[in-house]
Amino acid sequence: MDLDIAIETKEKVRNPTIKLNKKLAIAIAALTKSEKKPFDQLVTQEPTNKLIAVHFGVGDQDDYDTICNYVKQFGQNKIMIYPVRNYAFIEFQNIQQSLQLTQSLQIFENIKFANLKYQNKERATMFFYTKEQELIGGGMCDIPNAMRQVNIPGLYLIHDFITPEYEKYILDLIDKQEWSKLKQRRVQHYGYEFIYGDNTVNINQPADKHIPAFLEDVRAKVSDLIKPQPEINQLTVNEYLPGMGIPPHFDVHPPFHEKFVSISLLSGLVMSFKSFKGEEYHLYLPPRSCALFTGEVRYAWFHSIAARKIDKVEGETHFRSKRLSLTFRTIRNDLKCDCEYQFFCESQGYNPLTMKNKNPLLQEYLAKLNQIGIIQDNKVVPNKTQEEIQLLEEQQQQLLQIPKATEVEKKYVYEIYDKIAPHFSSTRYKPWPKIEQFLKSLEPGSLVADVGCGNGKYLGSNPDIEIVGTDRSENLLKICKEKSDAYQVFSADSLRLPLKSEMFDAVISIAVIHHFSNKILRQQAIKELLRICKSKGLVLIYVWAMEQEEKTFNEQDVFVPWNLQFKYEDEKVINQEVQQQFKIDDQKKTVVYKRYYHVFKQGEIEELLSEMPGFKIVNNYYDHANWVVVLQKD
Ligand SMILES: O=C(O)CCC(=O)C(=O)O
Ligand SMILES: [Fe+2]
Ligand SMILES: [Zn+2]
Repeated sequence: MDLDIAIETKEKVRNPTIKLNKKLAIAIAALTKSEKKPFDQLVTQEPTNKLIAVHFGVGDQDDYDTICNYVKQFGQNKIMIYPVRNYAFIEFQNIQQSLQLTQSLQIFENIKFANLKYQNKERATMFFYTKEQELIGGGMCDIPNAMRQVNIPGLYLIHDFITPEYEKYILDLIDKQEWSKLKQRRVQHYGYEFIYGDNTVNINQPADKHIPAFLEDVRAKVSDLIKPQPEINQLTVNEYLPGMGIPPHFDVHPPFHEKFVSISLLSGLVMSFKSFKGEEYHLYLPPRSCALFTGEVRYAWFHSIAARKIDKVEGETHFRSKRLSLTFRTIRNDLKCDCEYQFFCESQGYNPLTMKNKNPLLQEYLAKLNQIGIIQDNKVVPNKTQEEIQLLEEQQQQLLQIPKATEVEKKYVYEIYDKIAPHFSSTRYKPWPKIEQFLKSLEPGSLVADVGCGNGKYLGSNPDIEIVGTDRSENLLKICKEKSDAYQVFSADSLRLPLKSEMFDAVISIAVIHHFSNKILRQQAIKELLRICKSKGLVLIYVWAMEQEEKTFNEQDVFVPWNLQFKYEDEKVINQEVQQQFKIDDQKKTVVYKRYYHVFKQGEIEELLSEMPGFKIVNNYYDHANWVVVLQKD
């Protein structure tokens, strides 16, 4: 880290943890209010593939394209950007991509910024979040610029198919009918019951529910439109709230006749179309319009509605509101279809469930949809080599395998330290000289990470260097901040540090690695220390030794009691009003908590390291009942 950046950092970063929490609280409050959903359960410390990005929206004066293009560098993603707000939701395909984005922006606030051009880069802050369905309101990163008119074979858009008065009249009546709830939308079916999953109807079983009489005018009008096809005898009503859509599909051939229509009520929105040749169109369906599907578009094009809240139409932004669609179809008498689009035809070998047909043309079509290749001269030409595809798959696989903390760390390390933080801190005030010596030996202006900084005992050891501390325990972090407002600390998982690679001149890990309960986790934690360290930078690691003068361990995996003095404990625990798995020692006036340790045998840390690449051991020694190694990164 350059000296000038380090100085800048000192100027700007006063209280990042608190600032982050405040921003998060504001973001959550805003989200909860605007989305009418509780968002407080959503945020997580564990990295996920999903991010809430605050100060990263068009409300902060950045435009969609700038934001989308920046995010796109890190991988394919879905992004939901609100028109007037200052936050966005981003969902990547994997954790690595989201981590890389956070790492590019947020070394906790202001330390380092990549080549961001947009205005509020310095304030952008990212939070990981969990739940699956929350991005329903999202859309693809590139919101396509839809047209009011497109040339798709067989598709006709009829404007003002019904009058505003008729629309109003039928809307009230439709809303009073009985709705069925799908996962994403509400629907009504008339004439025949729709069988989702099979995307069909039972042609031998007309439903009791007939198309309502108040829709007879519009049904008759559509029947006229589709002549000589037999009259409309089936209706589906779909309700789309802003942010809802329908995935790409084409309506199965039998049991439906060729022609069908979709009438839009209330809000307009954009419907997308894709052909087997790879053509793609986005058409704005205005309110009260009727889209008529015939021939090629009906039989062989996918149609879909992206799950967005906004559409772009000929350069203008369109905010969606509630839309109802009326899809009128005619059910056939038999399941035969003799269309010329055989490779999409269920009655000609196509299986709509598996989306497979032995016909090679369909394979090409699907290949195109899967974007593994492009179609040239009616053949798929892959746009990635076999090796590239394999590499991608391997990378994906590896990422999925970044190990996670087990119940042991959660219960006997993370929870315990958070619990005993003030008491623990009161007993840990004296820095160990050799560690201070190490920090003092670093060049002025060095940037150092103290991963697992605890109560921040070393954060002030050398005023000429810049130290940032991370810990899992919020309560220990609080203590750091109480000690000095200038301490730069934030909460992080040592197994996946939200820090950019190759950033730090030195990294220290004091009494951390011995808290992981298996070798894979210990190695992963060390991998992370090395990753964030610059080439030629130093990594100092302290782990508790099995060989000690005062204590004898019979085993390497041990639970070490912590006698928490009553004055630090909740009265309810002391009086045993709440159920506890901890022992209460009435004589010593303590509650006994257990901390997990893996104590290292002599030579064990070196052995662990011998299986890992990218550094050499430049020093090792024994200090304060700890085995110590100093690594220099290659
Ligand atoms: O809502 C629409 O306009 C289309 C509905 C649709 O595609 C379907 O139900 O198959
Ligand atoms: Fe459809
Ligand atoms: Zn067919």
